[in-house]
This record gives sequence, C-alpha cells and structure tokens, in this order.
Amino acid sequence: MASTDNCGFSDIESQSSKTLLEYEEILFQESVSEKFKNFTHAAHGMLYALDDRLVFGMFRQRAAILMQLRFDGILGFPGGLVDPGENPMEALNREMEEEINLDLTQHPFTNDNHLVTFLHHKKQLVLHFFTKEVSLDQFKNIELKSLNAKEYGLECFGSIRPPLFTMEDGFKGLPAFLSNQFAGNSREQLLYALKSRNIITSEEIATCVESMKRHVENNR
Ligand SMILES: O=c1[nH]cnc2c1ncn2[C@H]1C[C@H](O)[C@@H](COP(=O)(O)OP(=O)(O)O)O1
Repeated sequence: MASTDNCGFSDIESQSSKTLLEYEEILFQESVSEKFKNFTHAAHGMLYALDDRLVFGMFRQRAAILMQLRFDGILGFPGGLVDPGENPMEALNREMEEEINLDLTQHPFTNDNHLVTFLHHKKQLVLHFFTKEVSLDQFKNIELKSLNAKEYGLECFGSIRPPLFTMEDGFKGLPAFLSNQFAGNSREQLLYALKSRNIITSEEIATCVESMKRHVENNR
C-alpha cells in the first residue's frame, strides 16, 4: 500500500478510514480486488493547462484547472461511478464525454494519466483519480465545448477554474476556494494533484489549508 498523504487534512476530514492504493494493486492483484469486491468504484479526472499569467499583474495563476459546479450545488471534478463491465478509465472517458463533451479522439484519458486511488473504508468507496495536461488553447476549447455537453444544465452546471494564488489577506484566492463544499474527496484530490504535478509546493499548500481551517473554525 502507498503511504498515506492527506495534504494536511487530517483533522478537518476524518482520515482514519482513508488510505491510498496503487491502481495496479486494486485492479490487477486478485487478493486485493477480491477484498474490495463489494466496494463502489468511481473515477474522476482533472484536465489542466499551465498558465503563468499574472492576475491583477500580481498573483501568478500557475494553471487552469477544470472543476465543475454540480447539480447538488457542490464542487467536484467531472467523472462518476464505474458501471458494471467497465474499468475506471473507460468509465472516466464515458463521463467526460457526457459531462463536459470532451472530444475523446483528441484528449482521451489513458491508464498513464492515473494519479492516485483513494480508498474510503467507511463508505466502501474506491475513488480513482486521473490528471491530464493540455495546452492553454486546448483547455479554452474544452471549456467552450462543455456548454454543449449532454449533461450541461442537468447534472453539470458549468466548469470553473479554481484560483491558485493567495491574496494579501492570506485567505482570498485558493484558501477561500477550498472552504467551499466538495463532492467526495475532490478537495483532497485537487491538493494532491497540485503537489504531485509540481504546480504548488507542499509548504504553500499547507499554508492554504491552515488559512482555510482557521476560516472554517472562525465561522462555526
Ligand atoms: O470529483 C470528485 N472526486 C472524488 N469523488 C467524487 C467526486 N465527485 C463525486 N465523488 C464521489 C461521490 C460519490 O460517492 C461518487 C460518485 O459520484 P458522481 O460523480 O456524482 O457519480 P455519478 O455521476 O452519479 O455516476 O464519487
């Protein structure tokens, strides 16, 4: 089993029942897949493009990341449940087409795009997470085309880009974004991807999480 790295969330979300698994382990090792055969699998994906422009001439955005507002008013990544007979990558590509009208001939997700699988024992969920880098022009095209997705206005209420900088007050920007409500473990997935794709350093992520936690505590 891979080491547990919760991006500093341990006391905001119960981590006791969550572990990270290797993708190959859960899919291809019989002893492991047998153990989790009653778990529900889901696959979600993060499309992103590096973007070094400055917001207000001051704050480096670093990357455009595609998240979405869901039907239930909370934020998440495109993706969904793995149907019987599908593997996570196939499910992800199907959901990407339905939810954001992703052109799979141009931007298919492959197993090489798998980043991490989180296991949630209590909820009996296996959450597979993939990331895929595209150019900024391709990213804008993907955003535009998402308005014509089958699920736009039904399950999906539009794509959003998280701000990846922190403003002078130490809260506005990424920490404020993180204090929204997130589906499943999508907040952890976002932070995990920012760190492992070298978009934001661990230290900066820890500072953002601290700021977000302070805000949540102060508004209880
Ligand atoms: O973005 C996400 N990241 C991780 N887990 C998520 C995310 N969105 C939802 N979830 C969790 C919540 C549910 O338990 C399952 C499946 O959710 P959903 O995407 O709504 O699935 P369907 O579209 O209904 O197939 O994953």
